[in-house]
Amino acid sequence: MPVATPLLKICGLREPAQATAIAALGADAIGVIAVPGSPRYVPPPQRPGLFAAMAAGRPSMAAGHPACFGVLVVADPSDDQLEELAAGRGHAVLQLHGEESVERCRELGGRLGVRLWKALRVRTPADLERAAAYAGVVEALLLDAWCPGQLGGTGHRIPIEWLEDFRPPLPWWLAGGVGPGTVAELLARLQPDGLDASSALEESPGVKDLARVAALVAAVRGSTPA
Ligand SMILES: O=C(O)c1ccccc1NCC(=O)[C@H](O)[C@H](O)COP(=O)(O)O
Repeated sequence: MPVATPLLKICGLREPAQATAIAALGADAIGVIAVPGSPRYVPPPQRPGLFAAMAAGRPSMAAGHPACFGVLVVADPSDDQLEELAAGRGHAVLQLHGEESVERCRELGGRLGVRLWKALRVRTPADLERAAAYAGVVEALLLDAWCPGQLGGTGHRIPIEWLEDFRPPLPWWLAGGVGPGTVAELLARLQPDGLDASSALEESPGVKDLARVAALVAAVRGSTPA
């Protein structure tokens, strides 16, 4: 059976011009970090502009691709933050990157009206056993490498052999050290529904090297960069 091409999310953007360019290059999604303390943090007033710039880069079905969509990344949001995370602010998906339980995800889904992804930071193979409980509660899982003292954007990879038999009952995205240099091996051995890349594409935190983004898009699509 032919293996489907995974979707591609480029995460940690801070500049509207980069959001436009990266959507135009063919990314399926962009991620904006709403976690204070991250060097890629974007404050609430700037987020809608980033998502609008993304939409300008690839309007619906341009070049035969569906529109690029926006993902807002949060970690353990408190109830008084929920207004700025709800639908209508330009993001289609809220990525929960903290310690959100299945119950908290269910509650947030009911209150926010946005699509939810749950990130699981994988420290040992046993962490993968937590995945199935989120089926029917969130739209997808995003697996990221565990790293002490940092929630994401670390460049650390989950050992590939831990994932070779991973078949969760919901779509899953692979994050952690994804870049043009690693993607061929990943896709030869794993079949994620999506790939997420950030620091391997950066000149500095939040600033992507567009040539590296283009090389990754081409590697994922199995072609050469335009
Ligand atoms: O990227 C961050 O700075 C970040 C900070 C706090 C929580 C999550 C964060 N990133 C989430 C992502 O989805 C990243 O793309 C993911 O961790 C992969 O990063 P990398 O290993 O650098 O490709």
